[in-house]
Amino acid sequence: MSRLRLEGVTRRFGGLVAVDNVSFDVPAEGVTAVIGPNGAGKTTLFSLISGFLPPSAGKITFDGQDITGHAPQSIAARGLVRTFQLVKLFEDLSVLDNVKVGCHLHGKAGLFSALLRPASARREEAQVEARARDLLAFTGLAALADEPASALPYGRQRMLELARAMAAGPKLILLDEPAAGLNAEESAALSRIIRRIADDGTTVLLIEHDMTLVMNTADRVVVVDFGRKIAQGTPAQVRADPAVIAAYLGAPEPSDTESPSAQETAHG
Ligand SMILES: Nc1ncnc2c1ncn2[C@@H]1O[C@H](COP(=O)(O)OP(=O)(O)OP(=O)(O)O)[C@@H](O)[C@H]1O
Repeated sequence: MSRLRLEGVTRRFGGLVAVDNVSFDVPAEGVTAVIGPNGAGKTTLFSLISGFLPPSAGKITFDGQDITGHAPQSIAARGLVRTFQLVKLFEDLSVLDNVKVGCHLHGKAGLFSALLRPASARREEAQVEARARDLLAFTGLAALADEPASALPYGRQRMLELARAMAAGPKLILLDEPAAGLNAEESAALSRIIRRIADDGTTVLLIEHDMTLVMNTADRVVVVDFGRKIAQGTPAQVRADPAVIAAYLGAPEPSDTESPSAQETAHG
C-alpha cells in the first residue's frame, strides 16, 4: 500500500490553477522528490498534503485513510509532519528544548497528567530528553545542545528543524527545500541524513531545487510544471525526459539556485 496517494488533486486561486489534477503515489519506502521550475506549484502541493490549504478538487489518502481537507494538527497527529521553506524555530529556546518540543507533540504527559502522575511524567520526560539528544547526535548538533537556537548558523538551524520534525516520530516527513541556503558540504551531510531517515523507516517526500541532492538522494522523482505533473520516474529517467528538459529550459526566470540545476537536468 502507498504511504500517500494523490488523486486528481487541484487547487485554484481565483482564476489561477496552481495545482492541476495531480495524481501520484508515494511508496512507504525510500525518498520521493518533487521538482519543478519556480511557481510550478510545489509548495502549494505540500500545503494541500499537510492540510494548510484545502484542495479545490481531488482526494488525498494517507496510509489508506482519506485526509482530504483535514486540519494540519489532525494530519500531523496521524504522523505526517512538515518542515517549511523558511526555518521556523523557537529562537529563545535552547537547541535541545527545540527538539524536546517536537517530542512532546506525541508525548502522553501533558500538563494535567504531569500534575496527576508525576512519576510516570518524569519517566516520560527522561525518555524525551534521551530521544532529543539522540536526534541531536544524528544531525550533528550534540555539542550545541545548550546554545540558544538563534545563535546557530543558518545551516545548523536547518538541521535543527529537521531534528525537531523527526522528534515527533513521523511516518512521513515532508521537507520543503531542505538544502536551500546550504553550502555543498552541508548539503552532502543533509543528503546522508535524509537517506538514513528513509532507511530507518520514515517515508521522505521532499521539494528541492538542489539537483545534486535530488539526484543523489531520491529513489523517485515527480516533476511538475505550471501545476501539472509532467513526468515521474527514477532520477535517471526524469533527467533524460524531453518534457522535463523543455520545462527547465523554458523556465522564464530561473533563480540563482535553480539555474545550475536546470542545466544539470538538461545536460547531465
Ligand atoms: N495564496 C496564494 N494566492 C494566490 N496565488 C498563489 C498563492 N500561493 C501560491 N500562488 C500561486 O500559485 C502558483 C504556484 O506557487 P507555488 O508557491 O506553489 O510554486 P512553487 O513551485 O512552490 O514555487 P517556488 O519553487 O518558487 O517555491 C504561483 O503562480 C503562485 O503565485
